[in-house]
Amino acid sequence: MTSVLSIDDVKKQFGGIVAVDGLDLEIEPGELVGLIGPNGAGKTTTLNLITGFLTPNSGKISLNGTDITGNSPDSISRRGIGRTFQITKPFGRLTVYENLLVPNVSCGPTEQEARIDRLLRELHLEEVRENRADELSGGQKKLLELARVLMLEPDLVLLDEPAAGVNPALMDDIIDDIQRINKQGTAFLVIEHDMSVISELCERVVVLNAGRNIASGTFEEIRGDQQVREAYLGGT
Ligand SMILES: Nc1ncnc2c1ncn2[C@@H]1O[C@H](COP(=O)(O)OP(=O)(O)OP(=O)(O)O)[C@@H](O)[C@H]1O
Repeated sequence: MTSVLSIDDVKKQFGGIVAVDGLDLEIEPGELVGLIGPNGAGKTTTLNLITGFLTPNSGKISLNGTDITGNSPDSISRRGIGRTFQITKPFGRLTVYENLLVPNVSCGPTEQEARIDRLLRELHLEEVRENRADELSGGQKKLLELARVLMLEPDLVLLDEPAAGVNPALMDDIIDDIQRINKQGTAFLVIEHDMSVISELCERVVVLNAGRNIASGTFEEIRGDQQVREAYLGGT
């Protein structure tokens, strides 16, 4: 099976700082993978490399077997990688519905409306369809951002700290929503500092330290790994 994402020996330096140092990472179609590691491990840089906001110094990044290294963010998004941000950035003065008209979908208007209706229903945003986005709670803004990304029907969604700024009660619903969408076939790579969210949400967890992949497995497996305990999870 061709991996949805394949990162092969990727390196990224900022002057003398090596942020990503020979990273290897594979994500299979439909997987739900967590990406964890201490501050400065290279997680955000990895997301920026995957989405084309940064270009690696060396190595290769492939999407569904096609080399996308150095492609523009716009082309990578059109090819099937969506991304949400730690700090959500909806168009605050537009309604929830209008925000979902913004993504440049390749389908016609009937299918566009059908996707909007389905996503508003699946992500519990129907009631706030006509509300301005800046009136939403932190968790609802995260759901709107996820809906906006899903409008393009990506093969892989990168989530940057989905739990940050979200009421823990709503987080359980968001975990259910992500898992349900994942079961429909969309792969996810999730950066998250909250280990309870990672352990509940992800079937596989990859640990970065100093720009390298030091472990991969279920949360229970990586929690028992001596190298991981020393680098990151010693206190949990
Ligand atoms: N634009 C940049 N210019 C210079 N150094 C950078 C830049 N972006 C990241 N770095 C450095 O690269 C390293 C990795 O940073 P990165 O933000 O990817 O880590 P992270 O794992 O996402 O950390 P955190 O969990 O704190 O968000 C750090 O040493 C950081 O200071």
